[in-house]
Amino acid sequence: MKNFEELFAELSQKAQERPEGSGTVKELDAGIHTIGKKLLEEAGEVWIAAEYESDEQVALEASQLLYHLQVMLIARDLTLDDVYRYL
Ligand SMILES: N=c1c2ncn([C@@H]3O[C@H](COP(=O)(O)OP(=O)(O)OP(=O)(O)O)[C@@H](O)[C@H]3O)c2ncn1[C@@H]1O[C@H](COP(=O)(O)O)[C@@H](O)[C@H]1O
Repeated sequence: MKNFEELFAELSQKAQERPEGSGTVKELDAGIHTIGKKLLEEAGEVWIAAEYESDEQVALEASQLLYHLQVMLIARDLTLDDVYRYL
């Protein structure tokens, strides 16, 4: 199991090292527009899961939303501290 900050560190490393077969590298290469669509799709899935599905499904969809949000931040060269300063 990993936490939010550990995932961000892992994804940042993938963005730098660009290992073969990484979905993160593929998504970064697809660009902001594609990442944005994925982000919205996952946000919708969290909403639908929260209305109609199990706690486990809500947690799963939330994890995917957080993942795509992190990919978007990395695509814009932002760090978690850039976000935390507004919390
Ligand atoms: N946590 C995630 C994660 N959450 C979501 N996703 C991606 O988001 C997709 C989930 O979206 P959907 O449910 O819509 O599934 P799908 O319809 O098959 O999505 P598409 O691939 O077709 O877009 C998955 O297929 C993954 O591509 C993730 N991809 C990677 N990670 C983690 O990120 C790290 C780096 O991964 P790689 O870059 O692939 O090595 C690893 O620790 C992974 O566990």
